[in-house]
Amino acid sequence: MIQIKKLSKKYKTGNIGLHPFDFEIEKGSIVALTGGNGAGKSTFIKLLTNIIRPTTGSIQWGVQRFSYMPDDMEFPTNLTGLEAIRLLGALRNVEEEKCSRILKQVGLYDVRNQKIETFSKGMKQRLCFAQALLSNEKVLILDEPTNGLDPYWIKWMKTFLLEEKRKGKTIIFSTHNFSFVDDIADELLFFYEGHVLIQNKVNTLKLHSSSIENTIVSKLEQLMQEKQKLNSN
Ligand SMILES: Nc1ncnc2c1ncn2[C@@H]1O[C@H](COP(=O)(O)OP(=O)(O)OP(=O)(O)O)[C@@H](O)[C@H]1O
Repeated sequence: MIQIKKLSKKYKTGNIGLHPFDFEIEKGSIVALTGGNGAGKSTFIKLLTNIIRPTTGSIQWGVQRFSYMPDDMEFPTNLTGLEAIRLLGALRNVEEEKCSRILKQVGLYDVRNQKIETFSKGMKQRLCFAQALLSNEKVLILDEPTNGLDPYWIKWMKTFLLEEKRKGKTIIFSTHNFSFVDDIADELLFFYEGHVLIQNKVNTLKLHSSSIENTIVSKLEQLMQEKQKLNSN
């Protein structure tokens, strides 16, 4: 279990990334982080992955290590897909055979000798997912993993992540893709201007609405109307 207590982040610029909140992530669950642009999802992921330090609060890990897929990974573009994965694999003591197996899983083995600069956005995204799979940790943290993926690879990723959950992994991901949340997440956090406004089981949310997307969109509409009212007063 990962316990989050009074966690908040105020950036040096004065921007609030996150207001204090508490949360418990159950071992073996899939947690979806949702919310509009600038809502606080990446801030939360950067706090979880220790890229930035919290202003208040703490994250207590039952386990120490995680695999991480950032949303803005820059690969050296003059390397081929295979060279990049082998290089990252070598840094993590991963055998070359496993690097090739992972490239096969993400559908990049046939283009392994192509330079990354020739890769499409979806291919780069799958390469980024591949590097996260190199270190087979019990917690998988993914920042917008479906960005740029076509429907085939989105479906593939759903199946893959459900299989990882079945093996006992805990998965935390941010997304703007609600079918992804609907189909695989157990728990949902909804961020708005740095506040966590919804923190609930996906099945419970589904009882009250036809879809998760409808729940979130009506919440956002309500918030926008309240904001407009405040601004006009
Ligand atoms: N390095 C930074 N310095 C200052 N403010 C920041 C920094 N990073 C994020 N913020 C601010 O923190 C708030 C939350 O941003 P964050 O990147 O966490 O949002 P997000 O939910 O991931 O958005 P998106 O869906 O657009 O990726 C925003 O107001 C943003 O401007």
